[in-house]
Amino acid sequence: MTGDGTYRSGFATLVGRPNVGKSTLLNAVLGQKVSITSPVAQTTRNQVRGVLTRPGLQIVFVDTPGIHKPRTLLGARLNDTANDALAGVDVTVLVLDATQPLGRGDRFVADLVPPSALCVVNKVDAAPRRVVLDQLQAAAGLGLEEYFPVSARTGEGVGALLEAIVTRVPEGPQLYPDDMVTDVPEAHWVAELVREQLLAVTREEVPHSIACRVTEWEWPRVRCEVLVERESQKPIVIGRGGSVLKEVGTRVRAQLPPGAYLELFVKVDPGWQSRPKALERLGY
Ligand SMILES: Nc1nc2c(ncn2[C@@H]2O[C@H](COP(=O)(O)OP(=O)(O)OP(=O)(O)O)[C@@H](O)[C@H]2O)c(=O)[nH]1
Repeated sequence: MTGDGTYRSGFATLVGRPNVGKSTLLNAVLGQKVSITSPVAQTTRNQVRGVLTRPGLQIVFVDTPGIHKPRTLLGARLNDTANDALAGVDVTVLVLDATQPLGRGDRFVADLVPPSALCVVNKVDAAPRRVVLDQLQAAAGLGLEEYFPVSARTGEGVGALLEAIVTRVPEGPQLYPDDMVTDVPEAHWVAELVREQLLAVTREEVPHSIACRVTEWEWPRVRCEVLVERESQKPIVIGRGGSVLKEVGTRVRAQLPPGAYLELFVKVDPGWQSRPKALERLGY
């Protein structure tokens, strides 16, 4: 709980043209390294990229497809997609690159973000101070709410940015368990694979209400939990002598890069279904 006893939670997103350093910045904000190991099927509208949990506060960082790739769609349709992707996001952070002049790609993305967005001028370690100042000044012309010179690489300015994000998170319930550390889109992909194979191996015996989540990702070791609602569902998921889990593990590993070590655990968690309610508005 925060000082006044309320819990706060919300969604934040980093947007910007390719290569400005969004992934690096997200790693810096979350304070942990993301290992990119395999391509991800973007199946959800807003992909969770990371969850930051602090006492009394949770920020879910989501990716917003449709915002970063100006070249594939045109006009109103793109704006619809982008607006859709940003709906329900509490904090939008526009990321610019200090080493590149503000260009068409940046303006394109800037036009899509709400005026309440925060603006980051990233890579300040790689640009002379004068250039950084020019860039901040050019960025000020975008009419956004606050501006932050940041180096995602060295960590400079990341704390100030994070605090600004934190103050914008509204009151809300905890959305993920404390131990959900995943900040890897791949983790969601793996969890989805596990769920898919569980349904395949048990041949629909398992109710679709089952959930899978990756709780540890230290590549090549991945720990994935299978959440069931009732104790009676556990044996179905585990199988005789662990046969179901074993088969699921084999099938999932076959789809992962070589060397993956997958640990599967089954847990009874009657409450899990009520928690993601707040996620529904983001299309899960
Ligand atoms: N010098 C410096 N380089 C940075 C910084 N942040 C990111 N980079 C570099 O910029 C390049 C792009 O970084 P990413 O984090 O992959 O950028 P991105 O915006 O996520 O890129 P896309 O995934 O293509 O949209 C990488 O080579 C990073 O190492 C920074 O603060 N300083």
